[in-house]
Amino acid sequence: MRALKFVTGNPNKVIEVNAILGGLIPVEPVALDLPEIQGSLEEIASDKCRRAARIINGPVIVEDSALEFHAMNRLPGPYIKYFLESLGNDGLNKLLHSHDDKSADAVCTFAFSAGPEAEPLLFQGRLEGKIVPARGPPVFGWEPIFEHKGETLAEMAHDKKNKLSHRYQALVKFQEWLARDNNRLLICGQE
Ligand SMILES: O=c1[nH]c(=O)c2ncn([C@@H]3O[C@H](COP(=O)(O)OP(=O)(O)OP(=O)(O)O)[C@@H](O)[C@H]3O)c2[nH]1
Ligand SMILES: [Mg+2]
Repeated sequence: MRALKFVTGNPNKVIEVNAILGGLIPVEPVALDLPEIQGSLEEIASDKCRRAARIINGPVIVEDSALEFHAMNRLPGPYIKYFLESLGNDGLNKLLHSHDDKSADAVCTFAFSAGPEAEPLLFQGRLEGKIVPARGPPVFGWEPIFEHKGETLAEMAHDKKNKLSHRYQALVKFQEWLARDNNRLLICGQE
């Protein structure tokens, strides 16, 4: 079976995508940190996917993750990477000090393109939570400060995160699409 290329500069995403898809389709990471435009979650993921499809010249997936603070009109949103790099998890907490509403959504937008001429298809997942002082090992991004039902994602067992996360919910939709109309066969060929 042909592997589906996943263009990302983030090795943690590759680990989770493989764990969630569980071998349903083989995924081959391509380690490239693509430029990202400013815009909506959908515009950013679509543009990143078009760039990836031109480079790969064939079927490809990319993913863009956002962290939306409700009290801040959903910012930092898709710009969370730069906020995290500049402010750290402590600084992200401080952004909400003067707000009572600490609620936040983690959003994952996968984009699939069949090739350079094809328009990307989007699959989005969303996890509700709230921003709290950091708890748990700081392995992946903002996980220590994103609490979902009493546990931060950093405290949560990987198996559990991978069955409820924003990334999981997006990939459920992608798997549903793969199962329709022989799409998986078209992308990956015969077993
Ligand atoms: O704690 C986390 N749990 C997650 O589940 C998660 N998913 C993404 N992120 C972080 O959020 C930013 C997204 O930016 P992003 O989507 O542009 O990713 P990226 O630039 O690292 O890779 P890519 O764009 O090459 O795929 C980056 O700082 C990622 O590290 C996460 N942090
Ligand atoms: Mg990125």
